[in-house]
Amino acid sequence: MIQIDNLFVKYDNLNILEDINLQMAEGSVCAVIGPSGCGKSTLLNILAGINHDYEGKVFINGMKPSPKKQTIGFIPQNYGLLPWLKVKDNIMLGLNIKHKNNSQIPMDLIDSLGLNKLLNRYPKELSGGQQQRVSLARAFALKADLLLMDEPFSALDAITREEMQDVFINLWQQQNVTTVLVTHYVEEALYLGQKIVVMTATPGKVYKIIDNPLFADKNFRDREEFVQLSKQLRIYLKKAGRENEA
Ligand SMILES: Nc1ncnc2c1ncn2[C@@H]1O[C@H](COP(=O)(O)OP(=O)(O)OP(=O)(O)O)[C@@H](O)[C@H]1O
Repeated sequence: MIQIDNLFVKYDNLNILEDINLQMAEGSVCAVIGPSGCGKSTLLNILAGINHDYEGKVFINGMKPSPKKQTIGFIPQNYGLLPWLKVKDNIMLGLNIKHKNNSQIPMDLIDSLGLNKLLNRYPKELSGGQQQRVSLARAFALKADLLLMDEPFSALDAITREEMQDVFINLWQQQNVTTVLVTHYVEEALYLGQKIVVMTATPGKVYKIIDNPLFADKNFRDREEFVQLSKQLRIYLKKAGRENEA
């Protein structure tokens, strides 16, 4: 469970995040959507235990975020693969750190992601979708307490992005890892967010929280609620973007 109470973050004496209050149940997925610069990545960095410079309470399963005490998977926008490591070593990176080089290569996961034939390649020899699969393999191999994803699919073309969203949902359904996903796409939030958090422009505050009935439904675009919820979310985003205008 993630519990955030009265979180404030400042950079150079300016409020970046203001009074964020959020609860996330264990094994849920929360999509965070909001204007550029509203502090979404800052929020992920706090949850990752990288940024400790904040006021308020942030707890992951009752403990302050710390990569030493919790297993936290992070998938950044550019996939975060190390260019000098082969695919298999990139996949093993987090596991080797967690288990001190004492881990088996997760062949089931590699099979399910179709990576078997790519294990000896370097990242630059892969397409964007393949790199994203490696990045997902690395994160899910960890069986993390918390998975953080910062616009993970935004660099992919529309069709590959949709494929990768399905891949993510399949993996999540197997592991139920608690996930916070930052996205700019309304459709992605409606497919991948069990809860959708809409943030205001800087300083970022929580504008609305939506419990999303379309979550993880592969036919979500065909459902009656889809058009209505897309419209509603776009209206919220426009209003939230204007919230802190002078
Ligand atoms: N280390 C830092 N020092 C000073 N200001 C910072 C620092 N990191 C981020 N900021 C500022 O904090 C604000 C929030 O940045 P952040 O990257 O969290 O926003 P974001 O919502 O993720 O943006 P985007 O959607 O464009 O990725 C921005 O105005 C940014 O310029």
